[in-house]
Amino acid sequence: MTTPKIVYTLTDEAPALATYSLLPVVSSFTKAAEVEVVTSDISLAARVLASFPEHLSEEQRVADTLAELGELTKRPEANIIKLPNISASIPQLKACIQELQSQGYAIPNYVDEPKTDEEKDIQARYAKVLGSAVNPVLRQGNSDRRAPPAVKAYARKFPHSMGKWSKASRSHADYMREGDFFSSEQSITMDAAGDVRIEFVNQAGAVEVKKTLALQEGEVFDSMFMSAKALDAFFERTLQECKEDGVMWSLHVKATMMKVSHPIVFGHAVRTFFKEVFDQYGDLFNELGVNPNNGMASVYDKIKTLPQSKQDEIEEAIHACYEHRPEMAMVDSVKGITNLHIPSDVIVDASMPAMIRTSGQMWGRDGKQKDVKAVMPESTYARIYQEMINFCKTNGAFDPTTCGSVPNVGLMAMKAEEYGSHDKTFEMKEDGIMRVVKADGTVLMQHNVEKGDIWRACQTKDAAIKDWVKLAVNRARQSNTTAIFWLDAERAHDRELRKKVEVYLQEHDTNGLDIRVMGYNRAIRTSMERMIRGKDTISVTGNVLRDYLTDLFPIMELGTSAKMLSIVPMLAGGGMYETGAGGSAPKHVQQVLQENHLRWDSLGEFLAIAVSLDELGQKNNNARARILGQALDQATGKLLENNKSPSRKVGELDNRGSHFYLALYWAEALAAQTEDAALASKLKPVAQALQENEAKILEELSQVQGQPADLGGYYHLDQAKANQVMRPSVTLNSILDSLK
Ligand SMILES: NC(=O)C1=CN([C@@H]2O[C@H](COP(=O)(O)OP(=O)(O)OC[C@H]3O[C@@H](n4cnc5c(N)ncnc54)[C@H](OP(=O)(O)O)[C@@H]3O)[C@@H](O)[C@H]2O)C=CC1
Ligand SMILES: O=C(O)CCC(=O)C(=O)O
Ligand SMILES: [Mg+2]
Repeated sequence: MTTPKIVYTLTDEAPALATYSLLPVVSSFTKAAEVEVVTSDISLAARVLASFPEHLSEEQRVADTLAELGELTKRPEANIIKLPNISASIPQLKACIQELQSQGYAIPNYVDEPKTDEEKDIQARYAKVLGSAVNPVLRQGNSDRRAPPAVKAYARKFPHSMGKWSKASRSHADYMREGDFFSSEQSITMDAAGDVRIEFVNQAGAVEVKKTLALQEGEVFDSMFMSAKALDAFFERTLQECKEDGVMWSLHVKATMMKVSHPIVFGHAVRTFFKEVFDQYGDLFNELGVNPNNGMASVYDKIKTLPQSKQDEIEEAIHACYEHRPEMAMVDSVKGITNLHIPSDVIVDASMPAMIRTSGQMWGRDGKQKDVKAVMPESTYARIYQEMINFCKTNGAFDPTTCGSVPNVGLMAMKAEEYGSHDKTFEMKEDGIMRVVKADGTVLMQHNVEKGDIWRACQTKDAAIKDWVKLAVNRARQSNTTAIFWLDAERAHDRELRKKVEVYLQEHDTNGLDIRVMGYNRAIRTSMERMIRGKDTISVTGNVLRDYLTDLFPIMELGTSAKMLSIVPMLAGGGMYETGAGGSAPKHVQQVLQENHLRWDSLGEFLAIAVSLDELGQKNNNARARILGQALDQATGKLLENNKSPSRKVGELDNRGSHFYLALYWAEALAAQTEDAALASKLKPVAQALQENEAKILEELSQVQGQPADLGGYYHLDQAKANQVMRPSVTLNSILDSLK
């Protein structure tokens, strides 16, 4: 048998930077307890490099670590700590490729419109790296995300700021009333395993098989489409209304995770907002290869090859659009980056809670906060945000010092629901019928579609649903908390799930538990009403709501979803411990580059490592691993109590300083425990050295702040430079080295 290991992932942006500082601490402590921690680089850059071995020299080649990790998830010994990673949009992927090329990696350019077989091969390889490409591979289980009691206590003691809500606020969510996925959704449950074909029948009756799938018994299969005409009309209506009412316009989609359908939706918004520009220059843009799905950045990028006078003319036409359109929310008002610049800048799960936390406002062109229409075409989920907005208008902002918690149990395993639909999503090239047909020719579902419509199918496996119900019952029991299944009787898919939930709940002892099933609006209202009375309510939801709610509620309760404990108990018996429930915080990297201050809070990592150690200890009868995990939890508690989390401002304690305190408190807790005397005596001198050198270490850490930092790259950092930046205290480094 191989030695049990913890796999620690290396990712991108702020969490990757934080790892340069945190991992040496973790490795020193785990080494002292003979627990092995290995790393696995699944960063965007590493995944790009792994896709083109034949373009690289022997030394430059990297293994396909994501595929290896994916294999590991299918084994019971899997113990993976997964940090957030970039889910790249095409503009980000292109930037990463360019950076790697500039560093001497001869990888091919991204091909927008592949023609030759070679180009098609290149595009297919990049398509595997694009968007949310890591999480679906690794998440071989359902999701359990919650705020541990120590974190909740911290939020009560040191509440984050919450923008006040005015009853007169004009902010609201707006969504399609017809023609969207919600209105057309159809769903079936397979009574026996069998093949189905997804077919397109054109108006002449010719049948094209788009895809064949082998479905399992009990699998839920959905199909739905969004009408392109209805989408354009919807965008136009929202723009007109904003113009008339003087409310700012903003768009919130998830182009990263819904990597096929949402960039298309985003493209429609770009084309509608800048209608005159696309009407006038459409042919030229086609020639240049402008793709509105990549945002206005694509226009600015592609017109660079034109003579200056033509560029000026186009830019003037763009400006003319701004004149007659409503004000648009800005991503960066100083640099003039709008909501429609790049599809990955505004991601709905993070952007909507940020808006609600900020009095329901976003930033305008003048850098001032303003009321806003939050446009979210898919009505299925947009309505929950409208409920919360209404709730805040009536009851005021949530109060972190008194409010209860809404943890989540999410149906995520086996690429459940919409987040697994990318290979079954099609943009229609002509009018006709999309249908799902059984091998024997029976038509299971069908839709009349028009050119440009977006049609998609989703799969949800019975095994995943069964495990999700079990997890919900277990969580309700363990935490003695009311649980609500968010299943909407109006939705075809949810009606299928409701039937299964009723059956599977019978398989568990639910005696004494409060488990309810509700539609989304009632579920969120009930949860919020309980929340303001200090009561906790587990939300048991599908995959998209899992994603949305695990940013939405934590951001109200804790100020950020980075403080969540995020566990994926895998179907095969292993465990993945995600760190936080949010992303990779690109803004934080900008701050490091400008003033060498990293405000990334690694609390999610601390929580994940403790659970991972505990799990490793339990499974392998390794008492030391458990002691390490328990001591780490104590250290984290003390860190919160003493408020040693990173501050947002340069010159104050940052991520590196916070890691110093973690090391100090962890060493103290290990030195003080009595279960393992040898471990205690090993850590005693370390605790002492860290205590004695506190001032010196803090000084060494703060000295470097205030100047720009050089990391040698953005996507692919220079190891030596990043180490230099993230480990500036020689005193701390040498104390940690003494443990090895
Ligand atoms: N699990 C995963 O792999 C996930 C990956 N992503 C990916 O991350 C990238 C960025 O996504 P985005 O939607 O901007 O969301 P982020 O969560 O990265 O950023 C939103 C904001 O959250 C705050 N934040 C997040 N994490 C922390 C932390 N540890 N400490 C302090 N503050 C934190 C920051 O707010 P402030 O500036 O106010 O301090 C940040 O600007 C995308 O590529 C996205 O696809 C997104 C979600 C999950
Ligand atoms: O995979 C991604 O792109 C983001 C994942 C995410 O937002 C989440 O699971 O909360
Ligand atoms: Mg999310």
